[in-house]
Amino acid sequence: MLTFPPAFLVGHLPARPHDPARPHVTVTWAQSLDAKIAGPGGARVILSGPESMEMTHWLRTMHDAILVGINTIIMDDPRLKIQLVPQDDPSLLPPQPLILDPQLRFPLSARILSEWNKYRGSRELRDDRILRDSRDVPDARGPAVVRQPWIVCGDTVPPERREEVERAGARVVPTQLDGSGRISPNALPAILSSLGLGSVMIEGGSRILSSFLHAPSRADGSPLVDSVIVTVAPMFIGEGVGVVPEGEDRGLPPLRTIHTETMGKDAVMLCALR
Ligand SMILES: NC(=O)C1=CN([C@@H]2O[C@H](COP(=O)(O)OP(=O)(O)OC[C@H]3O[C@@H](n4cnc5c(N)ncnc54)[C@H](OP(=O)(O)O)[C@@H]3O)[C@@H](O)[C@H]2O)C=CC1
Ligand SMILES: Nc1nc(O)c(N)c(N[C@@H]2O[C@H](COP(=O)(O)O)[C@@H](O)[C@H]2O)n1
Repeated sequence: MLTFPPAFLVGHLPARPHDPARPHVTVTWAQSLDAKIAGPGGARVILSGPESMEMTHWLRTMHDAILVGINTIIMDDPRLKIQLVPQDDPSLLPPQPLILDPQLRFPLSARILSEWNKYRGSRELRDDRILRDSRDVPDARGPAVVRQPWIVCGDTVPPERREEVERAGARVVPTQLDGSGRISPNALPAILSSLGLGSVMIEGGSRILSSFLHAPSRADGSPLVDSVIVTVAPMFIGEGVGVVPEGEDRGLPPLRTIHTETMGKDAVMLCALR
């Protein structure tokens, strides 16, 4: 177990607090040697060993928000928590989960929502008894042990469906969709700024990685994606889900390697867009 954030992350990612006026965008994933991120039919595969998985949890604490596409919620049912970093350090906060879900297909049975509701319920109990976890102090995003899932959807989603999801405990953030019915990657910085979030770690899946990696530069000419962090596991998956969907591997941006770290069996590469 690492007892400090990996030095290469501390040295190469901007120190917090990040500036919500220009949110830092990190794109990250774990892949096999044959560039797959999941198995046949999208089945989840444990690619990262214990050391690089712990690094991923450190990375989560180093960002204000963590973002996944709706298919990842449906297929993986992730928790997106930080249970692998020391739990007694009040400065290590979990990121705000953000889900890109144009049609608001979010399943109300999602683990990320039931964990939030369970935590919210227990917190109300603890408030009554004036007993708190050392990290259970609200910041602008809410209490800091488990955070409410925030779902970014199209502003065309019927109000009844939005209300249903909010009644179930999530926060719904309606926004304008692009011509393909998606949330435009280039709209994300403004969405983050409006939510007071200064940085985001984008974890996948394949369609989300592809659209952010292919995205045009920001209005100021700088790349939309500031950092790319890839865990490469020494295994082959064969049939499965690629880092980007089939046919979308043209026009990916050139990358500049900043650092490669060996973590247990895995190689972790930190890159920037040239
Ligand atoms: N190894 C790893 O590091 C990781 C692996 N995964 C794997 O990835 C797989 C899921 O990937 P995938 O099926 O591609 O789904 P995604 O998780 O990438 O979700 C894609 C969906 O997100 C919505 N969306 C909103 N905005 C955009 C946008 N700008 N670009 C693209 N999509 C957008 C769309 O929903 P709609 O269709 O409703 O419009 C789209 O279909 C799973 O098998 C999971 O295991 C996931 C994360 C990390
Ligand atoms: N870093 C990393 N290594 C792997 O081997 C993985 N399969 C993933 N997947 C991502 O992590 C999410 C699961 O997170 P929780 O453990 O539930 O917190 C999964 O949905 C993918 O986004 N990542």
